Order: sequence, then C-alpha cells, then structure tokens
Amino acid sequence: MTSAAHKQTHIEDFMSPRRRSTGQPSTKATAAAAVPTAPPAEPPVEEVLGRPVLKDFVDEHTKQVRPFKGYVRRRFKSDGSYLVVYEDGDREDLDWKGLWPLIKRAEGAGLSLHDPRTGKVAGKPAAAGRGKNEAAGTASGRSRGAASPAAAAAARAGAPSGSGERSQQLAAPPAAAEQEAAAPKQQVRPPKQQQEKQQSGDAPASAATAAAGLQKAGKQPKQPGSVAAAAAASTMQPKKQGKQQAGEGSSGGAAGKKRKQVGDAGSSGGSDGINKPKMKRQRAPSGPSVELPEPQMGEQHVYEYKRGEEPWRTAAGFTWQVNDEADVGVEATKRIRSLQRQFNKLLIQAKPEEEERVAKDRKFLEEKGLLGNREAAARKLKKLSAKERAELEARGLLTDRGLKLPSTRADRVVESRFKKWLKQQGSGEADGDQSGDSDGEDGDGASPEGQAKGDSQTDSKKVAGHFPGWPVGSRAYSRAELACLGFHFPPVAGIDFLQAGKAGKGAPSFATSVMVSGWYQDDKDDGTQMWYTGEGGNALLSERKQVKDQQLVRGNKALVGNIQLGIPVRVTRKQKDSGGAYGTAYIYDGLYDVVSYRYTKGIEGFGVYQYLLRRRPGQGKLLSQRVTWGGISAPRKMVPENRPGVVVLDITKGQDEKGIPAVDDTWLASEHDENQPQGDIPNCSALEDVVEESQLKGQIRGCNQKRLEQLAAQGHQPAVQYITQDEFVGKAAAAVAGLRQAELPPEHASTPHDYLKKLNHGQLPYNNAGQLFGARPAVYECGPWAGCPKGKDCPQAVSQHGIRFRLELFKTSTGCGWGVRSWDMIPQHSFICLYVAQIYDAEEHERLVREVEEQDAEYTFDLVPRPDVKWDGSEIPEEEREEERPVHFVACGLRKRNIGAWFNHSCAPNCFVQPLLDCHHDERCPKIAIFAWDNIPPMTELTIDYGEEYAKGFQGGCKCGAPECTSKRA
Ligand SMILES: C[S@@+](CC[C@H](N)C(=O)[O-])C[C@H]1O[C@@H](n2cnc3c(N)ncnc32)[C@H](O)[C@@H]1O
Repeated sequence: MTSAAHKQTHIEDFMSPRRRSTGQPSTKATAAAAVPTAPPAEPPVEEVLGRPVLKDFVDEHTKQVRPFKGYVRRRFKSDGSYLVVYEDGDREDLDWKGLWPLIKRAEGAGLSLHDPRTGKVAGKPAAAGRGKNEAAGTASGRSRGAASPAAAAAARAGAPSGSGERSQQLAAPPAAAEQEAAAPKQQVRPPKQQQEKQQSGDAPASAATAAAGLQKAGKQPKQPGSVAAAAAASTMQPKKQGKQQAGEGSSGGAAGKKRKQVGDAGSSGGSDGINKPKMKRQRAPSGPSVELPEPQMGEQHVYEYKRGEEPWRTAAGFTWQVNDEADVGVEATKRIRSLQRQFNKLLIQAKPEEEERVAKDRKFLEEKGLLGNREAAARKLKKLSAKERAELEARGLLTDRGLKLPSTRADRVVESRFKKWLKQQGSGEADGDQSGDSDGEDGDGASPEGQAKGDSQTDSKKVAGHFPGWPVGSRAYSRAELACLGFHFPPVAGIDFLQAGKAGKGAPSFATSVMVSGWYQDDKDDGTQMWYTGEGGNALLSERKQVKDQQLVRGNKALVGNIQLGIPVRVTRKQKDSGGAYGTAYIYDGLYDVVSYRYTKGIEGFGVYQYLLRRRPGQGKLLSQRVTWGGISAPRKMVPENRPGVVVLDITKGQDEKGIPAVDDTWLASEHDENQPQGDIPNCSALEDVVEESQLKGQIRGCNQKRLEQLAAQGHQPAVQYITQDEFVGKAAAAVAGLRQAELPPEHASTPHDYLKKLNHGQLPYNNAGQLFGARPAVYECGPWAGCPKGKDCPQAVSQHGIRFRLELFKTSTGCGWGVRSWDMIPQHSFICLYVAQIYDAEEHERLVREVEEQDAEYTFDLVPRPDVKWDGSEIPEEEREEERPVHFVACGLRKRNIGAWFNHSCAPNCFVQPLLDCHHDERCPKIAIFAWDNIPPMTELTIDYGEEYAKGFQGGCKCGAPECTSKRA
C-alpha cells in the first residue's frame, strides 16, 4: 500500500475547531461565554420539562451558523437524559450538563415558555384546574408553579409531607410522575422509636440447615475477618413495628465468623446518591452459610465484601464458576459472532414470512367477519361450524380465552429455529427452557408459556459473571437474541437465575443476569448505581404499573443469593435504537455487585423488593448512557458546531446526498500542536468514472421480461432471472432496505447460495492482488438497461439508493490512519456504500502508478474474478482456467475516491465486499459494494477483510486489534 498517505497538503482547508473559535467566533461561543461552566444541581424533572432551549447548528455547506429553538419534551428514565425537539423537527438527547447551558441561553434570549407544538407552558402542570399563578413563571427561569416543584423538592429532601407520600405523587404533574423514576417513598421519616429496632440473635434454623449443607461438602469456612461485611437495617416507615428478624444480628451465624464492618452501613445505603434512608447500623449475619434475613416493610440490609474475598470463592460445596474477568479470546469471540450471525440470518428470513402469515390470517378473519366490531365478531364466532373452529385453532387464532388476533412473533419463530439449528450443529447450547422465566406473579400473567419449568439443562448452561465473548458494551437487538446466545434466557422476565442447589449442595439460588427495561416504575437508575426493583406484581404487558405486593421468591430470592455469596450480576440496559429489528438495543453494562436490599412501598403503594446494584470499577465507560453521537438523530445536514474534532464538515463537498464529516478526536486528547488533525483527505467524490459502455460486454439481466426480449432481438444476451444469484444476500439486503422482493416466475429463481458454508471450507476468493473480493457470486441488480419500469424503486436495486447511514471519516486511535464509522446502528446485511474510485484500464493504471511513483497502490482494487469461479458463481472448468485471470480494469482511488475507499482492514471484519452489477453486466468490471456482515452498533469502526496476505504487507503489521489478528499469530 502506498506510503503517500497522510500528506498535509490539504490541511489549510480544514476547519479545525481552534481555527473556528479564533477566526470566526460563533454565536454559540459567545453565548457559552456568558454562562458559568458548571451547571447547578439538576432540578426536579417537572422544572425542566417544557423549557425552551437555544442551540447553534452550522450548515456544513455554507458554513453559516444558525441558532435553533427547541423545547425539552421528555426525560428518559433509563439514563436520565432529556429529549429536546427543535423547531425543524430535529431531536437530540442531552444530559443535564449538556442541557443546562442551552436552557440558560434561551432564558437570556427571553424565549417564550409556551411550547407551540404541545401547547404546554414550561413548569405548568398539565393537570386541569390549576391556578393561573402556577403557570408559566418567567423567562428568567425562576421556579415555576408552586405545587409540583415544592412537592418534588420535598420528595428529594425526604421531608415529611402533610399530604403524605401518595398526595406528593399526585401533586407532581402527570408527565413527571410518568417519566421520573420516582424514588421509593422511604424518604418520609418514621417516628423515632421505630428507628431503634434492635436486631440480635443467632442464625435461624433454616440458616443452620443451609450452613450444614454447605459445610458438609467439605470446605472450611473462611478465617475470621476474611469476609468484610456490613449489614444494616433501616427503619423507614415500617408497617409492622420491631418484629425480630430471624437470624438478624447473628455474630457470625452457624459459620461462627467474625465480620468486619466496612465503612458506615448508613452511608453505604445513604451515599448512593439515590436514596437517603435513615438507617441504624447493625451487626447482622452474612456469608454463604447463613440465610439472610428477610427485610420487613421499610427495612434495608447492606452487605459488602472486599474484592477477592467474596464468600462464593471459599464457600463449602459451592462449585459454580464465576467469571470475574471478561473472556474476549478468539474462541469465545468467534463463537458469539457466528451465533449472532446465524440468529440474524434466521430473523431476516422469518420477519417477512411472519408478516405474510399475519396478513393471511387477518384476511381469513376478515372473510369470516371476525375482524372489526368486537361484539359482532363474538356473535359470529358463536355461529361458526366445528370445522371452521378447528381451522381457527389450527391457525392459532382460537384459544381457551377466545379469539386471538394474529401478531408477528418473528423472534419466537427464530428461537425455535435457532434451537433446531444448534441441535444440527451437535451443540446443546442455548437450548434452555427459560428457567427463571418467571413473571408468574405478574398481575397480568405475562408470558404464561414462560413459567418456570425448573429445567436443569438450562441451568447447566447458565454463566455467572461475565459472559464469554461478550465484552462490556456489547449489544444485542432483541431479547430473543440474548436468549439464543444463552446470555439471558427468559424472554420477558428481567431476572435470570440459577436455582437453589444447582451450584452446590445447600447453595442458594442466585441471579446471573438482570435486564433494566425501564418497565418498573420504582427503579431508580443512576448508571453506576441503581435501585433495581424485583420482579412480579407488575402489569408488565399492559399499564406497566405495580398492581400487587411482590414476594420474596424466584428471581427476587435469587438476588438475595447474590448478596449472600457475593456473586456479581450482569446488568443489561434496554435503549431505543431505530436501527434494531424491534427499535431497541440491549447494551451490556458490566458486572454489578448486589450490596443491599430492602422491602419498601412503591409508587403505587404496593410492597416491592429492591436491590442496590453497584457497578464494579474498571469496566470502562457506561455505553448505555446516551452520550455518544450514535444516540442522536440529528438530520445529516446539520452537524452541531460544537462537535469536538470536526476537521471537515463534508468531505464529499455536497456530492453525496448525505454529507460525510471527517472527525479527529484523538487530536483533542493531546496538548501538542503537532498532533493537530492531519491526514490526506482528497476531494471525495460520489461520482463514478465507469468505462465506456462500448467497451463492455456481457449479459443484461433484469426484471422487465419484455425489454429483455427486445434486447435479445437486437443481438444482446439478456437473461430474465432472479437477479441476485445469491438469494440470501439479495433478499437480506432488500429486507433491511425495507424493500419487497420482486415477483418473478419461480422457474427463474436460482437456488440459495450458502456463502458461510463456502467460507468455512476455505474457498476464499482472492483476486490477483491478494485482496479478498467477492466472497460469493456477484449480485446482479436490475439496472437502467433492463428498462425496469420501477427504476431505482425496483427491489433488486438495493445499492442504487445511495448511502442510508450517516457515515463519518474518523481518525483511528490504533495507528491505521483514517477509518469509517456510522452514527447509526447498521443492521446485518445492509448495503452500506460502494467503493467508488476511478476506473482505469489496467495498463493505463500501471503508467499512472509509475508516474506518481507509487509503489503500492493504497487505494487500488483489481477488478478481476478468481480464476476458478465466474462472478455469477458458476465454476470455470479446470482445463479453461488460467493461472491468473487477466486484469482488465482497476478501481484506483489515488486521485478520487469516496468513503468506501477508507474502510480499513480487520482480521475480524464486520463488513464484506461484494461484486455487484447493475448498469452493465460486464463481469470484468463489477461495482464494489460494501455490506454489513453483522449488526454493527453506532460509532463502531467499519472494516473489511483485505485478505491475509495483503494485511501482512502493512508497515508495522496489522493493527486491527482483533483477537484473531494475523499479526498476533506466530
Ligand atoms: C484503503 S486505505 C484505508 C484508509 C487509510 N487508513 C487512510 O487513512 O487513508 C488502506 C491503508 O490503510 C492502512 N490500514 C488499513 N487497515 C490497516 C490495519 N488493520 N493495520 C494497519 N494498517 C492498516 C494501511 O496503510 C493500508 O495500506
């Protein structure tokens, strides 16, 4: 590859943030200077919602800065960020720190507090009947309205309220009540005598039994002092007073351990920044051999262990492995990747099938008069013949409860297909029956098929601690995917757990993984620390409210086991992600210790168990907090002016519909000037220089049979056929592009080509330059020659819609120069972009390379098929094969190239290169299209495989960093 990269010839064109701030101060910069940098403490949510904001955006073409007005519309419970909707419909999520300066600026500009779209006035509760005085407040941002802020402030401060906790809740505006993860109500202090509940006594009989069970298995209890534990019981508005807790206050319980109290138990519970209960520090039992006391209403127990001294490590009879360290080795990573790809492949196939099934079922119901008016449908149902009823049952449309309207459950279909596939692979992985799939206590009986079955096979697959091949920050896009991977089996329940006795004789049940879905209104999540509400008693599938008291059973009991054994639990948060198959992403945030639990009254007045989860340090940034660029949804033409490290706002100079910025945030981290953003960013063109059509030969394929017949009459070689030879890639690409497959006569459909199988057999198609190119037969798209009446809307024109994702060029921190990433999640098998470069005749290209003294052609792609297979996938007979097939054309990005030419190499790529033919079908000159091989999270580098031999030629070796990187091999 050429060493001529990173010339600095264009550096004066770059709009570095430094230059911008000195040469051309923006309104934003001016406004920002007027406000102090540190924001005040975050006010109650109802004081923030509805507030106007003002923010500058810069037009990347005209470079003009323009302020935009917006309003704070929502607060997300999951990460505490706020949704701001701007006047042009653009939206973004901001945390309080990011939001506050914008609110201040709007105040300074005297913006109206009246949001024209919602009709609301900032700070004014939406509830009817409120007085005028409580309304808008002023533009200076004073506290608005009396009732809600006061109530909220009281709630925050834990002050007693005359109107009681329920009325406090009601006093808050509905929006706030709904959106703010209201802290449980223990803030209301109990009478003093209730705080002095003494807890003492020996371990209860049950604890002794558990102790005996574990000790019989032969392990010695820990040495005194080896377990650092503290327990505390808080007395926060108890219902029942002073009931002696069985086992509480034991000075060591059956194991006779001496426990050291770590820190101040009161502060342990109170310094969590979430809740400040008044707690009385108490000595209490802990450890593997003592059953922990059950908190009564208003009580909280705190237990902490020193790292490395958690009871599970030495507990007698405890046999389960707990992964303290993440395993991101080659095998684990490969295993996960292949399972994910298989899952997605099945999902992509199942989704349209399911949609079709639902459409047919709906039609069937309609014909029978069973859709529409409920009462009429019920009358019709009664009149159905036995045969008709049987037909309904067979379609799954009639159950004991009556008529069941059809809905797509592609994820469920995939789960069962995936299990079959695994069995075929001879692996029993992820074949669980969803033990821990409770919700049995749920008010609405969510997921009846998900009731615990106590299947030991599932338990045997459950992994405690980190999940191999799934580093912190990993994302899945459905619960079904996580279940298929074996990461979290239950499809609905938030707590996955191992049943009592499975991890050793006498061992309690414990949780392996919890989901934070935002469904439990009593959760209080501060990211690194959270009060996680136990399961049950919640109408999960309807209003998502607590409808009855929770029980200390199943998942809830299991989380107590985590405390008892000191086993951390995996925490995964759900987040919106429009790219995901279901509009959501599930992000693994790492291991959390369960350090405390309590029984308390929730927002709805029902008893809930809550667990204080604390993130283990050293696990990197919390990715589920929407602070990255990947989480925002600003229209591409507007790049926020204060985006750090923007070097060029649009490298395509307006040629691509979606501009592509170049960003160097590595430079920002450095103090030194010589590390200014640098790199050779030549004019980037989306235009393609295609060889003259007269030079081309070959078949013409397309959807339009008539046109192709005409062409045949003119002596061309047209072929009506299923345009993508590789059905899977073609269909999948069409599916993710939201397109439907063309209706073609079945006799023209070719057989699916299993490219993965091919890859596994090592038939990797290198071109003459050693580049991996075209891992499967070429994709033939319907092109202009075929005269398709649908033009670009033809489902077979997947690559002709331009770039759908918001790509950016970014300076890698790995030493690979510039690379490419996307702000959006890219679904598996999506078309990303073409590799566009100038097309040269091979000889001409050689002359060019000599001329510019480029020994290596860094941005060159030889457009030559492999010697044994034609682009259409058919084999070339042995006797006709040449040693090397002649190179006719070369795509060279030396002078002109598009974003596709910046994709770096990885030994574990997430994208693949696919030869593609559309406007002509001369197989000597296919287009180079780049597709996603995986579901690719936002802001992840997009990489392709250049081929092993090629990567060996990199100066200093391959720097892709993948566990299977060739540079790491001996
Ligand atoms: C097509 S360019 C990719 C864009 C390039 N990074 C840039 O900044 O212009 C290919 C060149 O990038 C560098 N490169 C790409 N992948 C690499 C890797 N995994 N390790 C080291 N260098 C790499 C090599 O210099 C290679 O010749």
